[in-house]
Formats: sequence, structure tokens, C-alpha cells
Amino acid sequence: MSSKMELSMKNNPYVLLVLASLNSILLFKLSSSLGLIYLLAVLVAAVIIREGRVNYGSLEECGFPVIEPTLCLGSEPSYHKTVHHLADIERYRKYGPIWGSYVGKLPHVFVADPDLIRQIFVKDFATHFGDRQDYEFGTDLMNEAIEFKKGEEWKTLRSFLSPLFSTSKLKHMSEVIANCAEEFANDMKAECDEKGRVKLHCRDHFATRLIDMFAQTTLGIRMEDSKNPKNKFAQAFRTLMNEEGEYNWIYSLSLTYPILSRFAPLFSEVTGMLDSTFRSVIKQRIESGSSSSKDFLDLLCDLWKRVAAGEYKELGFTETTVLAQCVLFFLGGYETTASSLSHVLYNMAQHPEIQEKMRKELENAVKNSKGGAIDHELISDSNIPFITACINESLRLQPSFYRPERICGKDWSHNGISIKKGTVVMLPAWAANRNPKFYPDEPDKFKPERFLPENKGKIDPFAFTSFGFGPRNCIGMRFAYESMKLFTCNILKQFRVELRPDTVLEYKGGTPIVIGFQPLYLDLVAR
Ligand code: HEM
Repeated sequence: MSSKMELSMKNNPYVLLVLASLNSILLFKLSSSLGLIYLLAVLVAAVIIREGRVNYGSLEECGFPVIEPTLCLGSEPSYHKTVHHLADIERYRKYGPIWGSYVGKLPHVFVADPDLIRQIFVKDFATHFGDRQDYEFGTDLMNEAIEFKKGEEWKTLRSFLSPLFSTSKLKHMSEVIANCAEEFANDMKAECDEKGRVKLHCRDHFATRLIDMFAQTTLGIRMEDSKNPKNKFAQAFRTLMNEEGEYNWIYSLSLTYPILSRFAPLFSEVTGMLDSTFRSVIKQRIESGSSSSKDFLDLLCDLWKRVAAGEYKELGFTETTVLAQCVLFFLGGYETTASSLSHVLYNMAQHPEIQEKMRKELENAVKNSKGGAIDHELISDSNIPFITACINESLRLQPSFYRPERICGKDWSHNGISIKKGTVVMLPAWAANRNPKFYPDEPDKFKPERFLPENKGKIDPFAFTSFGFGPRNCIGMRFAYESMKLFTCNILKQFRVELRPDTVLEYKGGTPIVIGFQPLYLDLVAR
């Protein structure tokens, strides 16, 4: 038999099923009970295979290149092992700016072309692409978060939460962020050895401090034992994000057979703790009636009272809906920012000459400022354009939220490209941010000059995708910039960042939504 024919037999489940059925008839002739068991097994297999292949063909009909799907486990049966953001770069180079893949049984289209991104994420947001796909986390404390809400529910929550990031609110929160960043640098200095060095475990150190920073900025409280990476609050969030765990084959299988996700670990202890902590903070604020700053907690209290009064009954909002926004602001904020800051520092350590230039710029800005403090005023883009460019170049090369997405709500076509209802549209940020048309000069290299004010106009805004786009883009983008700038400047002021013999940046496979990496160590050397 030729190898081509072998391949088509192997890939055709119906040929296999016919062969298996013939086999069972033969067995039935030999022994009726054995034949029956065998026939039953064949039928179960047929149902399982049919379920896995239910959407196959829908992407091919639209005409873009498709990663060939397997018998019934989609195009990527080892989804839990693949480092998706790196795979996206390879596929972009192989297929061009649009390709299809069955992730489990769901058809996905990957779109890295700036014009198409603009069309989908902005222009046709309201008519076709307003929502993300369905997610099920096994707990409403996650399911009810704004990120996973749809239609009117999402719209209501978004307009409720958006005022938190107004210019005046951000300025107010910036004071707290600045204190946290300075405290972090001072604490690291106190931990330096006799040679003035301290080992920074990027993710651990940043995650712990940022969780505490979120508690202060959003709820006005500090966590118990807040500087200890093992404090129970930080530990709870990191368990929810599965930071230390690996993904296994059940995760890949559950993409085709969602019922299997019930076997994934449930975090009832952790979610119970977060639920009761946030609940008591909200109740205390409501009871005390004190509200100085109209902060995030005030917004939550307002929402809490409205929900209690039955105002959002038709949307199905409950107390858990309110608590879920709190959990998401922590999760959505600390993980992405900790990861992005880790990469900024890694790039600085890789490029000492760039780091030196950043430091000089900071020193000049401090010299020219009124009080010399590293604060909201001092870190404006116009005061520190080169540091801002370095942060942007890091966000371009290593975006932490690696695949913003929308689900196609009804059949769509534009300029000869069609996407069917129910298809997930993914923006492969690592690939789209390396578009050679807009980053012609070695798109894989760290070159902050690309983002200096005089060069910025050369980049299509839709070729810098790290915060997503349109009405559903990252709500915390300005908060994230503020935190990254304040932490980076405080570190620059007090330390040189250096590579260590054990510094490796190794990404983890399978992590959903935000990139994961193995422990990344750098040295901070006191100046
Ligand atoms: C460097 C840090 C951050 C990065 C790279 C990042 C990136 C993103 C991206 C790519 C999206 C999806 C956008 C889209 O689908 O178009 C997103 C959504 C979101 N982000 Fe961020 N983010 C960061 C920090 C934050 C912070 C600090 C907060 C909260 C204070 C936050 C809250 C959210 C929320 C709530 C959403 C969902 C918005 C919605 O569905 O309406 N993020 N983020």
C-alpha cells in the first residue's frame, strides 16, 4: 500500500469505523458476547470521534491555511505542552498573517494583519465581535468577572468600572504606587550582601509586591505579612493562576471534551478565602460609611448596594458578581504587570549600554524636577521618553497577555475574507508585534529607539497589540504603565541590573491567557 493511501486511511475515521465494525461481525461469529462488547466499544468510539470532529471543515471552507487537525483532538493534541506565543511566531512566518487551527473542537482564526485587526476589534466590534469565547473556571468568583462577561452584562460592568482609571483617579493611585515602588527598592537594598548584591527572583518578588500594591490602591488595606511571597493572600492568587503547576494532558483533552475539565483541580479553599476577605472589606466600608477618595472600593460598595436593591436583577448580578470584579482586578493586574516588569529588567540586564542610557535620562529628569521625587509628574512620557520607549519595546517583544480574542457572533466577511459564526478570532500578539513592515530593522531585537517620539509615527498602532484594541481593550493599561515606570525608575535609581550565571528565560507550555515562565533570576547590584 502506498504511503499516501496509508495516510488517508489513517486520517479517515469512517474507514476505521467500517473496518472495526467488520471486525466485530467476525468476532460475533466466533463468540456472541465478545462480539457485542466489541460492537459497543466501536459505537462509543464513533460518538467520541464524531463529537471531536463536529466543526472540522468549517475553517477550510473559508479558504485560509489551516493546521491539519488530528482524528478528533483538534490541530494541537499536545496543547498543554506547546509554548503558544512562540508557536504563533513560527506559524506567522510559515502561513502569513492569517491562519486557522482547531483548538480542541473549536475553530480558531489567527489574525496578525493590522487592517484586519482594526476591522475586527474596532469597526465591527458592535455588530460581530463584542464578546470573548465561553470560559468555565468551576467557580463563579472567576466566571462572573468582567473579562468573561458578554453583551449587556459586560457593557454595564465596563461602564461602571471605567471611571476608576480617569486621570484624576490615576494621579491619586499613583502616590500609593510610587510609595510601593520605593519601598520595594529600599527593601531589596536592605537585603544586599556585603558586596552590595541581591538575587532577584523576578516573578516571586514582583508578584508579591504587586498584589500588596493592588490591595492598597484598590481596597485601601495592606495584606498581613505583605512582603513575604508565602503570605496566604499572595499564595491564594498564585494558586488560582496555577503559577507553580504544570498543565497536563487532561487540559488538552478537555478542549475537545469540556466535561473533563471537572477533573481539573478545584480551588474551593482558595476562592472561599478570597470571597470572605473581600466580602468583609466591602461590608466594613459600607458600615463605616467612610469614603475619602471614591476609590475602587467605593465603586464596589456602590455596585454592592445596587445589587442588594435588585437594580441589576435582569442581568443576573449577585454579590458574587461584585466580588468577582475584585478578584479579576488583582489577577488581571498583578500577573500581567509582574511578567512585563520581569521582561523589562531582563532586557535591561541583556543590554547594559541601554540600561546606562536609561539611568542617565532618569538622573537628568530628577535633577530638573522640583522636588526630585520619582512621582507621577516625573515619569510623564515627555520627561523620560527613552525609559518609556524601553518599556514599550519590552511590551512589544514580550507581551504578557499573549492572545487577545473575540468570538464571531454572526457570519462575517470583509475584502474577500470570511469568518463563520462561532469561530474564535485570536490576535497572536507575539507574532503581530514582529510585523517586518513596521519593525523592518530586525523585528526580534530589542531596539527601544523604535518608540522614541520622532519614530513613533512609523508604526501602525494596530501593529503594537499588547493591550488589545477597541471598546474591550485592557481597562488597566494606564495603571500598568504607571506601575511599570515607577518600579523601573526606582530600581534604576538604586541598582544596576545584571545577568547571573543561572539566568535563563524559559517559557512554560500550555499556560492559558498570560505567558508563564520558569523562575527568572537576576542580580540587583547596589549603586
Ligand atoms: C502590563 C500589564 C498588562 C497587560 C500587558 C495587559 C493586557 C491586556 C490585554 C491584551 C487584554 C485583552 C484586551 C482585548 O481583548 O482587546 C486585557 C484585558 C483586561 N485587562 Fe489588562 N493588561 C495589563 C494590566 C492590567 C491591569 C493593571 C489591570 C487592572 C488594574 C487590567 C485589567 C484588565 C481587564 C479588567 C481586562 C478585561 C477588559 C474587558 O473585557 O472589558 N490589566 N489586558
